[in-house]
Amino acid sequence: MIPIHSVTSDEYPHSLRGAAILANNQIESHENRPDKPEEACGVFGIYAPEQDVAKMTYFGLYALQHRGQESAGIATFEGTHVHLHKDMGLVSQVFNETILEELPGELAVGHTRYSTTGSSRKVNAQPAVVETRLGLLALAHNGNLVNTVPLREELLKSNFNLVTSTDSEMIAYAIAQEVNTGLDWLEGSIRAFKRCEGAFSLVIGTADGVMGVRDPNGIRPLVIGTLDSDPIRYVLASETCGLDIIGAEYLRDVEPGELVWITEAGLASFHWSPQPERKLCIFEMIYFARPDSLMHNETLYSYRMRLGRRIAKESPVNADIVFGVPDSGIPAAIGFSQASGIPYGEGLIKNRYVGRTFIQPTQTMRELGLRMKLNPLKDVLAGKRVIIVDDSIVRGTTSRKLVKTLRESGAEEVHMRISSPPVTHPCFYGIDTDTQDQLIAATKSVAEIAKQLEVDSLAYLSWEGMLEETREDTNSFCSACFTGDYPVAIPEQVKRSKLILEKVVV
Ligand SMILES: O=P(O)(O)OC[C@H]1O[C@H](OP(=O)(O)OP(=O)(O)O)[C@H](O)[C@@H]1O
Ligand SMILES: NC(=O)CC[C@H](N)C(=O)O
Ligand code: SF4
Ligand SMILES: [Mg+2]
Repeated sequence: MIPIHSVTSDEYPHSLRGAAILANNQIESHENRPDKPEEACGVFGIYAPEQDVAKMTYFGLYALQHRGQESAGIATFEGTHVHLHKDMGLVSQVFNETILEELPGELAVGHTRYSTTGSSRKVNAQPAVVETRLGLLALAHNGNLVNTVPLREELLKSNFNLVTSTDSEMIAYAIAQEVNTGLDWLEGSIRAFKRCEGAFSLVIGTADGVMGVRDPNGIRPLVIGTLDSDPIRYVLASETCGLDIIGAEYLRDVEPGELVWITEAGLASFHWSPQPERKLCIFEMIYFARPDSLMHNETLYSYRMRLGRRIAKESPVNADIVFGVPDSGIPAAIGFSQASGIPYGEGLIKNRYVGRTFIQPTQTMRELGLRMKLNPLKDVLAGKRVIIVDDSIVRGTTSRKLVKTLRESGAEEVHMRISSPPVTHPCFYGIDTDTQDQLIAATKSVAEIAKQLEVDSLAYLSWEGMLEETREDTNSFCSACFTGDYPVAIPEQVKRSKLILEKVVV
């Protein structure tokens, strides 16, 4: 038995996420789902024996907090010994000085998680730690697999103890299954990744080194950074903001279908997928990732400003002031103002102590949450024709409440501009935008939505505009939640958990 020391007393987590398949192969119900696009998870990894790897990981996770606020965890490897601490809550609530001091090691793996099913339990926190022939591995996953049913069956054949399990844990067990046949870490892991379908950006710790992996479509991001050290040490993070916070320099992205293996010898790269095809989640660029993170060598702030400029040209309107819905609508609102010449102002003040996903699942809590989060500047709004810009409308709760608030504050006209197209389809790849029946644009036309929101005008950015403004190959993105064109096929059983299979108005 290889020693594992857990600061918490949890055994390895067990539960399925997203399009979750329970032990009896039933799709897990999604009650208690918040009405927001929930953030994907954040992953972090570091190999740096000379550094306090637990503290570095703590800071990395701190910067990635916007990607998951349900639970957080860090696993460090001290030789073959694993130290693990994970719990429910924000990174700052889960860790303190004392706990971090109890996590020594040469390398570390960290995770921040937002659950996508009803169960929100400590045992589901990551990293997932699994024992193999070669020792323990600790796995942190961002994304969702879509082939959990067959994968689970294959794993059960090897007598793995899958009572209930996250898809993330299934990847860890698949690696164990392959390694246990006599393969080494790399061969075994690659064999396991080839059995996984869907979205997976992974950071995996072993006693020998840290792996960074992306699925063949690179749906979720993962970047590599270097520390200013001799020898050069490498860091992995979901976004570049996770590198900035520890002073690491952005080197490059882990490529779709690539595995990087970071050890004492440095960084080695393996392209394990025969047919990688880049399909980065466009929603990461529009909303999920932090605006100060780099994608395609520019900040997302710049991209989002361009989206605002584009919609100002596509759907102009006269008004006295333009402002964004804090936080994510602000860069596009600035872009809108620049392109239209309409002054940019602030019409809403955000309580900075209320997080992104503070808003709760019940309607009462949602409304309270919104009131706590955003407060109107009445004297700025009174008698004005206002343009309000947001990055997206998902269920429409934010917009509905805001328009009402703006009218009550004396706004004379309210025009809404959205810097992405209507969200008509659910996501199966690790961002829980909701079931299709809850998506306002899945069942209503833009005119009907405008009427329901009680705005004087409403316009969404065109799909072409959203993609062209990336200044990248427009085929290199997943935009399935706007089109229903899923880059990785969704099995029928999983589809039924979220899609209205009858015709919907789009
Ligand atoms: O139509 P809805 O279902 O209301 O969802 C859309 C809203 O949710 C997100 O904001 P959120 O408050 O989560 O985060 P932010 O502070 O980063 O904008 C997004 O930016 C929209 O404002
Ligand atoms: N949103 C995510 O990336 C989720 C990761 C993983 N599928 C889990 O539920 O734990
Ligand atoms: S369906 Fe939408 S949210 Fe999901 S990966 Fe594709 S673009 Fe992103
Ligand atoms: Mg918002």
